[in-house]
Amino acid sequence: MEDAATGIAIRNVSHSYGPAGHGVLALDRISLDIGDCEFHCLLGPSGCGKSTLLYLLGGFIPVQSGQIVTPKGVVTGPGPDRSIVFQNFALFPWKTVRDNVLYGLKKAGFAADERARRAQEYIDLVHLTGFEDSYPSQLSGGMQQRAAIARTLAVDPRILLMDEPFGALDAQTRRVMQEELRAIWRRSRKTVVFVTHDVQEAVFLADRISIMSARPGRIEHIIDVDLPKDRGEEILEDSQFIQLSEQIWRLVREQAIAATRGAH
Ligand SMILES: Nc1ncnc2c1ncn2[C@@H]1O[C@H](COP(=O)(O)OP(=O)(O)OP(=O)(O)O)[C@@H](O)[C@H]1O
Repeated sequence: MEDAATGIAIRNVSHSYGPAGHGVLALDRISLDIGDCEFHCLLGPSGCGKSTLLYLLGGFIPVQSGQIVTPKGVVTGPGPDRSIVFQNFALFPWKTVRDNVLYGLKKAGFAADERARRAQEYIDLVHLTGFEDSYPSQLSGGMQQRAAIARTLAVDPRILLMDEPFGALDAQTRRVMQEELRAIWRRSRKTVVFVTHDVQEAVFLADRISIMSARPGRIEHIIDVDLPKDRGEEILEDSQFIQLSEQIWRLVREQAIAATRGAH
């Protein structure tokens, strides 16, 4: 097997929780290649192992069988090349926006003068200019998530892992954040793996979408999202967007029905 990949190479990865031999099989021989700078969404029924796969990519839980390879080599644990954004923002409530971003930079080993410059650059990028000295509790949910994204992007990870990052936001804010994320991704050119339950969100954001089966999670379908690279709200009315969303919705629904029937 190779010891470096251009994007992310997931090779025959299985994962069980609980005691060996008696545990719950969460992922079953997942193989998937994600291209460099690709925006890849993972969709699938609840409990199919989307978060597990993301945590394995991040190195937050050890790979039990199979192999995950990135440009930095075989994943054996967390690394500065891979960062994660969670649904619940994960900001320090006692630190200001600036200090939250600076914390990430300090932890990643950036020099002091570089830290201040980068913190401001990424606060500006997510449109939080003017809120540098605000505490998370003084910000709306969307602003908190933008601060969390700034903290994650500032350390310039090559791979950005996102676990339903907009799941806690209201529909309107969520829509704005999707547009902003896609625009930021277009500028910053990173490989993104994004977990969501929301078919429209996946089609709006992704270059490709993996649809997973009910547990134990397998990759059932990989769909190319052949839509313009620059996407704004108008794309929601595009017939190709609507058709693709419906097609994917049907495929996800099949898996969700299989999950409720315990067919796997
Ligand atoms: N720490 C754990 N111990 C035991 N079982 C776990 C643990 N974490 C997850 N599981 C089980 O593994 C399976 C996959 O969980 P995971 O959270 O990865 O799924 P998911 O697709 O992200 O779910 P959801 O869409 O509901 O967030 C689930 O059946 C879950 O109950």
